[in-house]
Amino acid sequence: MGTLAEEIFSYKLGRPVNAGEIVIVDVDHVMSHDTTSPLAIQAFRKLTGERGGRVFDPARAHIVFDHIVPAATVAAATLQRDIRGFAREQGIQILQEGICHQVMPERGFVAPGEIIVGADSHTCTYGALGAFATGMGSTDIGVAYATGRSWFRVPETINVRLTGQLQPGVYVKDVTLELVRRIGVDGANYRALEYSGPLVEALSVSERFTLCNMAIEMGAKTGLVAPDATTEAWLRGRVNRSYPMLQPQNPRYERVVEVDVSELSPLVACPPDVNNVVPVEQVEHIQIDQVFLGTCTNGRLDDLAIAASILRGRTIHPTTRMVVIPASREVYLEALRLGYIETFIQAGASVGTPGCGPCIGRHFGVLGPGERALTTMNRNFTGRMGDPTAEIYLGSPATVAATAITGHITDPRQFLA
Ligand SMILES: CC(C)[C@H](C(=O)O)[C@@H](O)C(=O)O
Ligand code: SF4
Repeated sequence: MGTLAEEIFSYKLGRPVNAGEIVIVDVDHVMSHDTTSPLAIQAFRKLTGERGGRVFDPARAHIVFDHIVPAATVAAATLQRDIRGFAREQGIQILQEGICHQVMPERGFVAPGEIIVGADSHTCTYGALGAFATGMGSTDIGVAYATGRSWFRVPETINVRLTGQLQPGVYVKDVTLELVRRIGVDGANYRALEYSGPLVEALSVSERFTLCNMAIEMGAKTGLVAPDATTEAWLRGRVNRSYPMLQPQNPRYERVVEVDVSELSPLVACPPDVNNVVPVEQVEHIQIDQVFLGTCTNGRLDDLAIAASILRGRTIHPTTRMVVIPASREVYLEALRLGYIETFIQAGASVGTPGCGPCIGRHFGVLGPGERALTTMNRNFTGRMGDPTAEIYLGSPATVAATAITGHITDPRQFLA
C-alpha cells in the first residue's frame, strides 16, 4: 500500500516501506557523464584503492559523453581522455550519441520499477517510465559504481493531477512551467512528484519526459508517472528483461496539486528564476539575440516536429541566431529522414551534434554581455549560457520557433496553420 515511490522501494526490499524511512538498496543502473565522471572516478578509487577496484557491474555502469562533445577545449579533451582510460580498464561502454537523459532510456537502461542513480540533476527524467531515478553528487555515484548500492530517505509524495485539454499552441512545456510557478523552486524539496490524471494518461512518453525532467526545478527528488500501455509500447524493442508494472496502491499523498490545463496559454519563464513565469503576451516586446531548441527537456522528435512545422518555408530573423541540437543520434536521424533538419537549415539555423550544447554555456552558442536568449531549456539561472549579464528566457519549442522568425518573444499561436 503506497505511493509509486513507496511501491518501488517496497518491491526492491521485499517488505512494505514507508515515506521517511532510510533504506539501503541495490540500484539497477548507475550513470555519470563527461563532466561528472572525473569526481565519481576519484571517489571510486578512494574507496576501492588506486588499483584493482572493479565496478559492481560494467553492463549496468554507464558513462555518457554529452556535456562538451566534441571536446571544445584542451581541458575538456584531457578529462575525456582520462575517463576513456577508466572505461577501458573497467569494461564500461562509453555512450557518445546524445544527452544522457535521452540516451539512457533509448538504449533500454531504464525500465518500470527500477532504481537508477545518475551524477546529473535531471536523472529524474526517467521517472516518466515508472522508474525511481534521481540525481546524486559524484561521490555518491562513485560509491554506487563500487558497491551497486545507494542509500535513500524514501520521499513523501505530492500528487500532481492534470485534467482538461491543451489549447492549440499550448504544450506540455507550458504545463511544466505553470507547475513550477505554482509549486515554486523549492516547494517540492525532497518530495517525489507523482503525475497522474486524464491528461497524463493521454501524453506520449516524450511529453512525460518533459514533465518529469523539470521535477528537480521544484526541488523534487524525482518525478514519476505510473507505467501503462503507452510506456510498454515505447519500451518494446528497447528493454528485453521483464519488469514490474508497479502502480500506486491506496496512496497517501502529502498533498494534491490539481491543474486544469484547458485554461493555460503559452508561458515564458523570465530570468533569473524558473518560477518567474508569465503568459507570453506579457513579454512579447522583448528582443531576442539567440533561440535554442534542444536539451533533455525539449530536444526530442516531437519537439523538433512542432518547431519545423512553424519554420517550414520561413526564415529566421536576420539579427537573431538559432541553434538546434537534437537530443540524440536516434532523434537526429529520424529528424533528417522527416525533413525537419533541412527545414531548420534552410531557415538559417545552426544544427549541432547531439548533446547538451550551449545549455550550460560551454560551447556551440554561448551568450555575450547583455544578450538575451529564448530557449527550450529547463533552467534560466544567471550566467548559465555564458556572460553573467546575459538573460535566459524559457519557453516551448513552438514559442522558440515563432520567436526565431520575428526576433522578439512571440506567441506561437499566430503561426499555427
Ligand atoms: C553538469 C551537471 C552536473 C549539471 C546537472 O547536474 O544538472 C548539468 O547537467 C545542468 O543541467 O546544470
Ligand atoms: S541538456 Fe542541459 S539540463 Fe540537460 S543534462 Fe545537459 S546541461 Fe543538463
